[in-house]
Amino acid sequence: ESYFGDKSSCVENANTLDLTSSSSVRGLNSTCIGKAPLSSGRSGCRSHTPLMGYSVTSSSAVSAHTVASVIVAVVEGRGLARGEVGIASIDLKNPEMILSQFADNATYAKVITKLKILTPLEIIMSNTACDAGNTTNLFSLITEHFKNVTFTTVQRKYFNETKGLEYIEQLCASEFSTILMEVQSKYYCLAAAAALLKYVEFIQNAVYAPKSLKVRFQGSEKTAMIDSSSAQNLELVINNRDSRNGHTLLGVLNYTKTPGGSRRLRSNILEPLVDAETINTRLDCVQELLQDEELFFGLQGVISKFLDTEQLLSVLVQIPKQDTVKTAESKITNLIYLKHTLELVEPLKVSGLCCNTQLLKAYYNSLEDARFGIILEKITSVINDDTRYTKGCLSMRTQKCYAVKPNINEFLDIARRTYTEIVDDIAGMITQLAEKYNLPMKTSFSSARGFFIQMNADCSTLPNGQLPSEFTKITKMKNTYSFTSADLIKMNERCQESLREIYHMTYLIVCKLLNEIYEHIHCLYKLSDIVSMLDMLLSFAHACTLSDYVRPEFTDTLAIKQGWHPILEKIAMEKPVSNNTYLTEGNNFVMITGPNMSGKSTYLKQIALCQIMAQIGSYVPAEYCSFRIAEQIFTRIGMDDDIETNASTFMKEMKEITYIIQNANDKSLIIIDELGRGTSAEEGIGICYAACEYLLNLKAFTLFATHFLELCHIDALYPNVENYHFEVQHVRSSAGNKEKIAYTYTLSKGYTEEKNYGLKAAEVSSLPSSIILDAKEITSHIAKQILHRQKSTPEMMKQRAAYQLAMRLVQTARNSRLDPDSLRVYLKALKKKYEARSRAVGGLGLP
Ligand SMILES: Nc1ncnc2c1ncn2[C@@H]1O[C@H](COP(=O)(O)OP(=O)(O)OP(=O)(O)O)[C@@H](O)[C@H]1O
Repeated sequence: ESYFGDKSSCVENANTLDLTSSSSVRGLNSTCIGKAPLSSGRSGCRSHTPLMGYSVTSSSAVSAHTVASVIVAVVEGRGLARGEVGIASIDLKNPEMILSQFADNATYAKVITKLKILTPLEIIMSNTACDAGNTTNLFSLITEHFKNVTFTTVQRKYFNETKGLEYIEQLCASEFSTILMEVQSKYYCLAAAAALLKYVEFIQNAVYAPKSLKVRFQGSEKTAMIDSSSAQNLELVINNRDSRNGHTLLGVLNYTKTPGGSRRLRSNILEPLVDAETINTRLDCVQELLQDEELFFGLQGVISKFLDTEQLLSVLVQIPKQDTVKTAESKITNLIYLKHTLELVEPLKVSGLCCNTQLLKAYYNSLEDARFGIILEKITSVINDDTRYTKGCLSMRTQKCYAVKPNINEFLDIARRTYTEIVDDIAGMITQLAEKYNLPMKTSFSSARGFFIQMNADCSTLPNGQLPSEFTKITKMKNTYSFTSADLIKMNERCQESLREIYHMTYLIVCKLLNEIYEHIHCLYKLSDIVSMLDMLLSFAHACTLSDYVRPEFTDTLAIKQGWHPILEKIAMEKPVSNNTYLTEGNNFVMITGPNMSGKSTYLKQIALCQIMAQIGSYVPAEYCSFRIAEQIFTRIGMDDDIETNASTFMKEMKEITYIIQNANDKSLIIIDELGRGTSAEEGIGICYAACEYLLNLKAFTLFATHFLELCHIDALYPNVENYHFEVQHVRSSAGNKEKIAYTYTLSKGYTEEKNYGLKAAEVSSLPSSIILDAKEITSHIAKQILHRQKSTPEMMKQRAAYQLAMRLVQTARNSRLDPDSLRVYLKALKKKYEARSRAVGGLGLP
């Protein structure tokens, strides 16, 4: 039985579907269409519509108006990736699979919203989401929100990302195949896709034909989309050279104190906001934190005491099916964590009391929720006031042992007395042993060994250089001996025995208490949300205090005055050379040239990073900055061949640019660095030119760095192009015979005048001088040939001038807010100017 009509049956009877077992194959054929498969009369059971277009004939989940036929697979990351959710959905009546993946918070608002939009007929999740009665938060929330939707669990092994990628490769129609690039490192949506397709295959008893499926990726709503290769190019959360070092945007901004805060920061960096109002409320808050030191340190002090609230929540709502000592112990620990967390609510309120900004005020009001007090009161009626979370396993063990107040259960009190006596006996025994052998023995404890003896001593001080024979399990680290004795092992066992009794009795009391608390527990979702958000905002403020960041503004213009690369600053430990950026609707394409190593890539990445920082509510490394909200951020940055996907440099470039062209819109920020590298120069220029012309027709802000200087002339045809270049200086070496390039990393208007800078860069490298000499000769020969071929005819130049004028006039007229008379004067002046220019190239009569 694998179909569950409602949440309760789902949790209690979760029986995982094995998609391979022949006994459970219930694929529909013409005879069973219309019957609810294995229905046991519960609500929510329904029949599937097979691919071939049969209609749904019975379903209580389906309203009369909208016939639901969407199957959705949902999977969540585990461990550090908790909160990262992958969704794959497919409409049985439409061969289109939609994938999404995003990070969500404890309320899983995005997942719920997304599922609501999808209106599923059935939701598939992994059996581990409700294993042995331990339901995950996500599972509980989904079942709660979608009571009429059928739930099915399938074995976790079907949520296999490698299979998911294979499926998409096989099934996705070629015109949508750029999806592969977008999702290839989005493991959770791939895993969901694998389970979904396998499941659909199973219930439909049919497979999709190869290359027949439309596959789309959809980010979560209200956030800017950054595809996975852009996130990688920009080193947002992972450094490309060493995944463990913190030279990433996350590393620059992460001064969070809680795991929830750090997760939130990570998810925000990957999915920045697009709503200027929300961003500004965050910025107001960061500003207040920066201006009010007391508020900053007060809040930071309290926030840093919080544990992983989301984790706490998820274990609290799990009801273990079996009562073992381990489950008992962990429930008691969690209750202590809960008490610790709730006790921080009041200090959090007090430290934020003097706040002025809207967001902090709203948080303060949320903390006024009476439920926090109710839960704490209930807890303190049973749990000792001084029971608290402490570091160190022995002290935490003591806290758990004495958590419940005395006189609640007299057997518990007796067991605890016994425990105390044993612990005292152990200490006494070790003191006696120390006196007997005249050695500096101390009582120690570890969760693995229990109580044992530790001693700092040089082996020369020991009789015969050895420990007495009654000691066993001896280990030595430098001068520290750890050992035990047969008596001590026995006492440890007795200690454990009495502890088990204590935990068991405490557990029963704790369970009763938790049952009374459950109805109020949802206020903790709010608390975990507040804590993680405050932690992130404090982290932004902290980052600002370490460098001179500035508050961004949001307008129609991308204007950065003296901005710099935040990660480079962290790596170099000094401020990099800063530069300006200016893009507007009428000037939305910047072409950047400059010799190798002059700073082009760094500059391009810096702009994208600043944009992301601004859109998550952080201050930005600049003197002044204004951004136009970007709905998508695309980057194509030259990197080495992708060995993993076996793609050549050229094919990878082509896929990336296709992806940008297919998905960019007027609100995109597009960063392209060295397109067309992977083929011959002529073809490279051709491809770049065509791609530029396409992008020039969008209102997207594009920054395009290239070594093809021929492309710079595109500004003659498109008035919205502006050329910039990185300046370098030529300095003579002290010997005076060799010229060297000195990089200024300074951006200036116009295109670079530098010639053959590749050769100059090669000279600095260790390439043998004979090869460089040859290369110089060949280059000059080819250059002469090209010049000869490329010389523009007067006719071509005339045409270009005319076209240029026409474009400028149209653009001016379109953008102008001048009154008609002034406009006429302006256009006349413009015409005169261009006629003069066109005469200079041979004279051309203009209309
Ligand atoms: N603004 C800056 N301030 C200080 N150092 C910089 C700056 N920009 C770049 N650099 C340094 O110069 C190095 C080369 O920069 P970058 O890779 O951006 O050059 P490039 O012009 O893209 O080179 P290529 O054309 O060869 O790809 C960087 O690794 C960095 O160390």
